[in-house]
Amino acid sequence: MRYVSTRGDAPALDFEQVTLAGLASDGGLYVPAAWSRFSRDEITALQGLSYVDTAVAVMTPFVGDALGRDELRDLCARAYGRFAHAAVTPLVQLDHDQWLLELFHGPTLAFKDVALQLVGLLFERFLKDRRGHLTVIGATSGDTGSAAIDALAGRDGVDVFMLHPAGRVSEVQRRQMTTVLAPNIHNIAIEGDFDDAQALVKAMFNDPAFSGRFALSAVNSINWARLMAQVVYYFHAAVRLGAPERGVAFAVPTGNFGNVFAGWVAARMGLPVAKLIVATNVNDILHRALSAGDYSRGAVVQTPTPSMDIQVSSNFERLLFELGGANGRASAEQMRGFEASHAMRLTPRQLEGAAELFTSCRVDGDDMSSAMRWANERGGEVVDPHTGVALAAALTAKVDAPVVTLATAHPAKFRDAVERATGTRPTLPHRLGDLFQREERYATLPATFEAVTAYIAERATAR
Ligand SMILES: Cc1ncc(COP(=O)(O)O)c(C=O)c1O
Ligand SMILES: N[C@@H](CCOP(=O)(O)O)C(=O)O
Repeated sequence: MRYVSTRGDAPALDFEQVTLAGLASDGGLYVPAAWSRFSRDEITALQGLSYVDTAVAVMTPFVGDALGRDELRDLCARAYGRFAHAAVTPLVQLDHDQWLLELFHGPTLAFKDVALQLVGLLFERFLKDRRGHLTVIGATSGDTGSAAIDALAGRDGVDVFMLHPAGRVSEVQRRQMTTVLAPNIHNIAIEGDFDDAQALVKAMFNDPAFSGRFALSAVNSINWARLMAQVVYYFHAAVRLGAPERGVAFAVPTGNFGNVFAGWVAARMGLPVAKLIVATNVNDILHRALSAGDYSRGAVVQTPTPSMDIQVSSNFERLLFELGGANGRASAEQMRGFEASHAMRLTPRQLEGAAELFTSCRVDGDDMSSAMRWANERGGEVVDPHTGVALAAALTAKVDAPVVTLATAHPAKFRDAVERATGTRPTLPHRLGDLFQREERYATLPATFEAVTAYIAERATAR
């Protein structure tokens, strides 16, 4: 399998290279040069498989010959063996046609573990052959950071520099990152918002002087391997609900567009996805883009769903590329225009193409809280606010299929917001019980390229 950049000017890479590279050298994102398609029989054959076996079947076409099937299976078994639920991603029925897909049973209590536990093992495996060293730089609004840190803490040959927006993540999220004191983990609170952090990460990749000194890699969903691992749970959930005989819709709490783009990939591979419901909070750039073609950046507003307080959704570029034609030029020009002016319009072809699968919904705090209470009244289900945003969208969507809401975080990660909305204060799982007693370590820096690169350069291992 070869991977090409959405901007068309970077070399095509294989799976190992694309996993280690993260972002393309022309500023674009890597996507498969061609999509594998599963036949109905192949989808039927997934029924009854364990999560690990489903993962192997779904990911094999993307991994190609970078790993043998047994080796891939072994890595998946190790990654998903760390989950606290035997089903890895259990489905819970809320109502006749409403389901929750619980993606938060991994070590750091958010859906990011599903991909990052595997990505950590892939880094280790690919670095072993090369005897190389990686400098991972990431931006987080709270969950990617803790998942990446858990997956990479103490691993040989990898340093992690994780940027989070100071004061804009929940206390549990911050402590999950900053109490990991392994020498290869470096937490940086930047004085800005998540978009500033993400822009700094991309600027570091795009700066030849900096990226030439260090072997940079990414753990955000700009890294293809992250998305690939997230495609698996769409298949696993849909076949449990009757695919391929019946279609299934998914409601996805959306920020960086990675999770829902993984759903698009599943559909592109042949899974009968009835609809992908993109649920945003009031930071609604994606809702405006999908409903009116207006992809223009506003100021980031702080909400009870901090992980979705994002106005620049990295993976939207992948969708524009796929909808805009095979030569990549449409999306490359659009993205460069957006980077310069912070605004762009979707072409009519992109808007119509997106509408075939996507619908979108902007959910405010009141609707989120009502949806959280609704779930609570259904068998006492306590959902986190991000899940509440998606559930609110699911409850109003007009689709003729079961709707699966992706439950992206454990409610205890956002216990103040959950308590405000539902009156119930969730408790942290036992293994995190002493989180508030642990020592924290992090640096606080201005959100400038100079300050952040100087800090990293002093601590990172040069090529
Ligand atoms: C709990 C939670 N829900 C939803 C999202 C949004 O997902 P995505 O950025 O893949 O759109 C995030 C952040 O990525 C998150 O941490
Ligand atoms: N909500 C995310 C933001 C980064 O998203 P990613 O999926 O691109 O890593 C977070 O929790 O950090």
